[in-house]
Amino acid sequence: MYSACSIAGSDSGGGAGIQADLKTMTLNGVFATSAITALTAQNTTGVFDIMEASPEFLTKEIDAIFTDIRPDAVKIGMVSSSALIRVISERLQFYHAEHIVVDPVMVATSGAKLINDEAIETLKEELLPIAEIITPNIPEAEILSGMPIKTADDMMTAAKKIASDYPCAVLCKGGHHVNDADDLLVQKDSVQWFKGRRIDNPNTHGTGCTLSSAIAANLAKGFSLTDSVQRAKAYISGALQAMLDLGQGSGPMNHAFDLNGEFVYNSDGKASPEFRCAGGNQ
Ligand SMILES: Nc1ncnc2c1ncn2[C@@H]1O[C@H](COP(=O)(O)OP(=O)(O)O)[C@@H](O)[C@H]1O
Ligand SMILES: Cc1ncc(COP(=O)(O)O)c(N)n1
Repeated sequence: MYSACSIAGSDSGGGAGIQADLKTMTLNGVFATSAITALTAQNTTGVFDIMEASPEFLTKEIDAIFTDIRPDAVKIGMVSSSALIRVISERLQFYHAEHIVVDPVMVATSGAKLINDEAIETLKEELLPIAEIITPNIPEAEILSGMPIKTADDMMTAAKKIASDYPCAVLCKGGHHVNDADDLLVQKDSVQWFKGRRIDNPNTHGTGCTLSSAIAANLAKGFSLTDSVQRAKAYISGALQAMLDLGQGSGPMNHAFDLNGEFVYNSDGKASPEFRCAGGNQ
């Protein structure tokens, strides 16, 4: 069976971070492992505290995973300090990790800062050069490109700038646009919009984590980057459409929705109806 690893923070509220990643990877048909960079005391209304893993401990987590169940793809989410970013970069290069998806998590939906200012520079220096794709939302793309983004044309200019500054593809997510939720993928030789109707659901906690984990899961299964983004976009749209209403703030998505078992696979990589997820919309 294919496997993907999430290197990210834990969200005690279950909507974002490691918890979203493990659900997404599982429902996209790969085995999920995780190296936790920080514990957050968090729910749908906010982040109340953060306890970082030590660089030594994170090293041991990554070593434990790579020396036993080698991931076919890696997703990196919240990493709050430069020291932890350096550990991740060094270990992933040591193991020649493939298909690295970087979600440059900076600020939570609830407004809490999840990365130190100086670590943003380290992320640019250490993680973007080893990523196959990075998935900034609009505020993150503004920081990485150094320009404001107000229109679809701005999105295009900023994503192209990031893609020319770093050797990775860039998926600029349009969730923060007021109109449609269209995402833009810029690769070295191509530019492609992934159109998404804006779903009227205020519960968007964990959308970025979910999208990047679904991309990693599909890369792990051998899909091309473009197909992986396409499948991940379908997954996130399904999970948002299947509306959950939990908690008092911006709640989590519903991963237990049914897309006819399309993304649940057995160990041969074949669709496996007996493992179909039949959560529906409740
Ligand atoms: N209301 C919505 N309707 C449809 N898709 C959405 C909605 N909000 C976010 N998305 C999608 O969810 C994914 C994550 O986007 P975004 O919310 O911008 O990221 P982040 O969680 O990092 O802020 C993108 O594919 C985006 O288009
Ligand atoms: C541990 C962790 N990782 C990532 C996010 C970002 O997710 P969102 O932007 O949906 O709040 C989060 N809130 N918590």
